[in-house]
Amino acid sequence: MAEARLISPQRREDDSDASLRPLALADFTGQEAARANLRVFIEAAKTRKDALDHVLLVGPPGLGKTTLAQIVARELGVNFRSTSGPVIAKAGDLAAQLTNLEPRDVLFIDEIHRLNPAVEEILYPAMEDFQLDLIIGEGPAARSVKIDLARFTLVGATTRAGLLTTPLRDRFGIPVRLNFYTAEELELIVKRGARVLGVGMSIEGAREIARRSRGTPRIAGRLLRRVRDFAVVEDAASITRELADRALSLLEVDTIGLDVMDRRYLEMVAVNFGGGPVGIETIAAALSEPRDAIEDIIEPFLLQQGFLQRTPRGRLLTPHAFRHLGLAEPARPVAQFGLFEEEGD
Ligand SMILES: Nc1ncnc2c1ncn2[C@@H]1O[C@H](COP(=O)(O)OP(=O)(O)OP(=O)(O)O)[C@@H](O)[C@H]1O
Ligand SMILES: [Mg+2]
Repeated sequence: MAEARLISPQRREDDSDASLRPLALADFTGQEAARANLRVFIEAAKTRKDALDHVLLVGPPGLGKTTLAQIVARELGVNFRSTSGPVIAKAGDLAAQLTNLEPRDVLFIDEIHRLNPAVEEILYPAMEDFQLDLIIGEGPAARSVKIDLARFTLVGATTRAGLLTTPLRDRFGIPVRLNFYTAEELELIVKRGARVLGVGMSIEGAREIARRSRGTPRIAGRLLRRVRDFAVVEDAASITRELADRALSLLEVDTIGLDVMDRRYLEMVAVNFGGGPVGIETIAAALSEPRDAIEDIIEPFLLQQGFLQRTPRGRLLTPHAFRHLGLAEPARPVAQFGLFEEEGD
């Protein structure tokens, strides 16, 4: 599904994330708390001439986890090695990566919640004592060998910290949570992107694109490229609000950045389930989408925007959601709202 969504926060083939990617902490817009923290810890590690403590980056797709991991390595002045949870099939694959690291290098493991348990086992002593415990051979002849590793920094990224095992999560000294960006921050990102792409951009044009980017820099970059294509075809000197609006409406991005999938979700809960509460499994079945994708990609933004609440009895649409959909709200007891944060299923 998400592959086809123009506004999906997930990476797509034609994204060329690299060209718009900031390279230094100073060019990374937003995420003040995360940046301030990282700056201090990076400085301290450099002063001590020691490896930075392990960093766990948590947040929805497209908010800058990979970008920040690369920036950390660059600011530390060390090598950046990168892999991802599902790619590391055997303990030996990870062992090979680890033994190749030089002192203070950054090893980035994307989607770290998808590591296979046998691989995760060998990560524990590697993170804690910079040692590999390998079992060589089988049966009575099996013996364990210890291999010393360089003191390195593991940077893990995940869309959902809740899917990490506790022992793994506990081994990260620097947990960093990324939040959706404000419209002002996205506006700065769009302006910077326009400069990088060499396209004229009015303040109102940047604001319009920012407002419709679903709080997500990756989407801002993607919308910017599409709007630029319109500007090129129309031979416009600069992207005005009117041009941005016209381009984005054709792309079925609504005025607050919701896309087709978001609206399908909201309309389904509103119409088929009277606004809820309805369990996540039921929603997943009704949309024919995997539960994970709904929880990782669609819901975080709807929750953050106040369209949705999670209650012990399931997902519940707020009056705000009904207003945005232009639907009448069913009569419901007010007490359903705001009592609990999480649902049980
Ligand atoms: N703070 C920022 N300022 C400017 N551009 C940003 C910022 N954060 C992210 N971007 C841009 O957004 C795009 C996506 O960022 P990135 O690949 O780092 O996201 P991610 O969190 O790793 O996503 P995923 O979970 O899908 O791996 C990149 O093109 C990057 O340049
Ligand atoms: Mg990434």
